Amino acid sequence: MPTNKLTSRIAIVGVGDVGAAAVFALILSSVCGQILLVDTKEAFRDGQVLDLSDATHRGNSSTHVRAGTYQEAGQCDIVVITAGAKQKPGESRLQLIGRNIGILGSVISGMKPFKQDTILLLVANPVDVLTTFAQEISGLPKAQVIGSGTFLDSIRLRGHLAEKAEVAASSIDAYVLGEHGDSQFVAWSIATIGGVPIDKALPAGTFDRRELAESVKSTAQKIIEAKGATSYGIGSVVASICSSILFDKHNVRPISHWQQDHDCCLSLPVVLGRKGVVRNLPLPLDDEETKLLHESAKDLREVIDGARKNSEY
Ligand SMILES: NC(=O)C1=CN([C@@H]2O[C@H](COP(=O)(O)OP(=O)(O)OC[C@H]3O[C@@H](n4cnc5c(N)ncnc54)[C@H](O)[C@@H]3O)[C@@H](O)[C@H]2O)C=CC1
Ligand SMILES: CC(=O)C(=O)O
Repeated sequence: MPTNKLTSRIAIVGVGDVGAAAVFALILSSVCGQILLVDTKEAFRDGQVLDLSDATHRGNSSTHVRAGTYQEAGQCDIVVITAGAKQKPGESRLQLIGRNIGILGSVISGMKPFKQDTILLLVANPVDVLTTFAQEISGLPKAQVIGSGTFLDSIRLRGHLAEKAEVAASSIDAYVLGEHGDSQFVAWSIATIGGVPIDKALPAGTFDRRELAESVKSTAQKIIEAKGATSYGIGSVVASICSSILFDKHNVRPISHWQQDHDCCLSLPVVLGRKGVVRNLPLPLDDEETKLLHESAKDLREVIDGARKNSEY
């Protein structure tokens, strides 16, 4: 395992609620040597630098936080893009595309040319659509441009199942796949608890699958209605993805990546390492899940096609 935590650099572009939570999680996990904060609101960004730097002085953190420019960000090992508008209560992630496609374009243009092996990690929503456009605009190899996708939804799902089964979430393998949004679905046919198929580990009648999937899907809206933004869950997801990349861990993660068969980016599990997507995993989905995956991709392609007509991309 490469020991690169002292030398590697991560840029966070957009240091609002999500960006700051990601930086905090990265500091506590000691993933990299330096974190560069980039934001158009310079005074706000400098305040975040001071505040988050305080967290590095606790214990023996080896992470240094500082302000950075777009050009410097493009030379980092990982660039996390959280810049963009967030949902208002009742708004879908896909409805953000008109506001966030322009921001994505200006952010990527400002960072070009990228360091050759930079990994771009999209977090701003709609994350699958923006990941698809970021692959085109950046010119980087598709394996190096990924989105956080349904990793967060899968963690939410595992949390619910852990409570039902009274088993640690880390012993549960269960994925939410497709769009990080309204057309997502749970791949129940491949879910296991401690390697035991979920049908056997949590017998029928223990819980209502449809209800649980709906509860996972509506978590973000519940949080947004209550406090205006979600941040800590996605912050920990960003730290985990960055750690998999920089330490070349080859973990299997459900993240948004290019799907040739679907002509867009969406989430299926991949092996994640220093080159980004190391490889895909063939997934034995059942017929209903395969249909849901196709429908999810269709919804995403419609938004991508609409955005192409209404923007310069
Ligand atoms: N993928 C996921 O699972 C999640 C995605 N999100 C998404 O993350 C995005 C950010 O959410 P929040 O942090 O809550 O919003 P926020 O409004 O708190 O922060 C956004 C920041 O981006 C900055 N920004 C805007 N344009 C910029 C540009 N051109 N260059 C640099 N910085 C720029 C703003 O100044 C602001 O500080 C939203 O699109 C939200 O929907 C949020 C939670 C989870
Ligand atoms: C906001 C969002 O995408 C989430 O928390 O899932």
